[in-house]
Amino acid sequence: MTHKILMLPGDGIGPEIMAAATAVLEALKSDFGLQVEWEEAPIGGAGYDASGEPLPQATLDLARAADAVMLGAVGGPQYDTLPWEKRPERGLLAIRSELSLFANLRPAILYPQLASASALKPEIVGGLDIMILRELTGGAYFGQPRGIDTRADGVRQGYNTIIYSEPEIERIARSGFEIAMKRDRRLCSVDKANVLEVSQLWRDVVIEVAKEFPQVSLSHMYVDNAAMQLVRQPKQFDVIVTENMFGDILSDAAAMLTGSIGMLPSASMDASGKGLYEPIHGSAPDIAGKNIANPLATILSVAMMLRYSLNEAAQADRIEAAVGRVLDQGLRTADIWTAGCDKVSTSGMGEAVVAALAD
Ligand SMILES: NC(=O)c1ccc[n+]([C@@H]2O[C@H](COP(=O)([O-])OP(=O)(O)OC[C@H]3O[C@@H](n4cnc5c(N)ncnc54)[C@H](O)[C@@H]3O)[C@@H](O)[C@H]2O)c1
Ligand SMILES: CC(C)[C@H](C(=O)O)[C@@H](O)C(=O)O
Ligand SMILES: [Mg+2]
Repeated sequence: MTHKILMLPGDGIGPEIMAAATAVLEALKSDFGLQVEWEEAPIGGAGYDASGEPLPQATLDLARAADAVMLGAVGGPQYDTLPWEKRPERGLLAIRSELSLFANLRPAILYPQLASASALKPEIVGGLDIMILRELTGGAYFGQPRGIDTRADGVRQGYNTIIYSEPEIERIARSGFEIAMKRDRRLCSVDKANVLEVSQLWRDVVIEVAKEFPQVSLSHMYVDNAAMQLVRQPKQFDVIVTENMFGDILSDAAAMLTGSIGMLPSASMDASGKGLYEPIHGSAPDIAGKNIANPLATILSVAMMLRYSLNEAAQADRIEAAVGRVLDQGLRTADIWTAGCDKVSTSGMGEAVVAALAD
């Protein structure tokens, strides 16, 4: 069966990193027997430019029809003054919500070759392999009411609502335990239950779900401590499960343990295993158009797509091994470059991974 993929390059560095990822898919198709076809559609600022909407209806229809979706990144300063509903980021949130992609897997793995690029000392971070599981379709990102209005006394106020229902917490908690069962069987649920009622409910529900998984050792941590522990002793974690906004913030912090935010892929999954795959970073307007962005997070997201949605584990292994080989060769984009290595461009890194597929 031929896999149908929808490619959404988006904005800023999105098209550059997606070109590198597409080159890898092309090579798997032409040289390694992967049966795959893809088409491209606009989202984010590109969607707005093309159709006046950050998530054009045609893009959503194609996403629903595809077996999996790959996304580059959305956003950019030229769109920051648009009305709220037209902003690029709304397009990304809308596709996550429309496709019910509630489980966002963000693995933070330190490649041994990048030990000197990590923000932490090798003796603390060496061998790091943690999974941050971020709830992706609830919390403050989607809660109502939200808005900016003017009080009776003329003062403007802004507000958002963090809201989680029991079933929403239950399903992400269950995913967390299931993932932990396939790993080191340690799950840390991160919340702010000392301050937020929604977090107390989160904790209560996670404790309930834990009864189904007696082999998993469950711990709880407040998010402020978790941020500190991530940079103090990150290997104490195996799987972290947390709500939408905490997961957003903790995963960017975890990225620096691996050398760069340009190294972290992600999978956003629905209940049936369908997914949208994207690097965790944004559109990086400061380096867009320069051919210097790191495409490895996007290329590793292709590997996650092959493994999780397309049942092509051997092809995923092939990509991950190729990434290891280019790092062995000393090739580095600017963000992970250290003395003694060879600096390569975005497209140069993509070509190197393609060449290394064959090894
Ligand atoms: N999933 C997404 O599409 C996504 C995620 C985060 C931010 N954004 C959007 O992106 C825009 C910029 O946001 P930001 O600056 O806060 O975050 P960002 O992740 O785009 O960039 C943060 C920093 O990391 C660097 N960086 C990011 N990706 C890189 C890569 N692949 N290689 C090398 N360096 C990289 C950037 O140059 C920048 O210095 C905003 O419009 C924001 O809303 C989108
Ligand atoms: C762009 C933004 C909506 C998005 C988020 O906050 O989820 C991004 O930061 C991410 O991590 O994918
Ligand atoms: Mg983010």
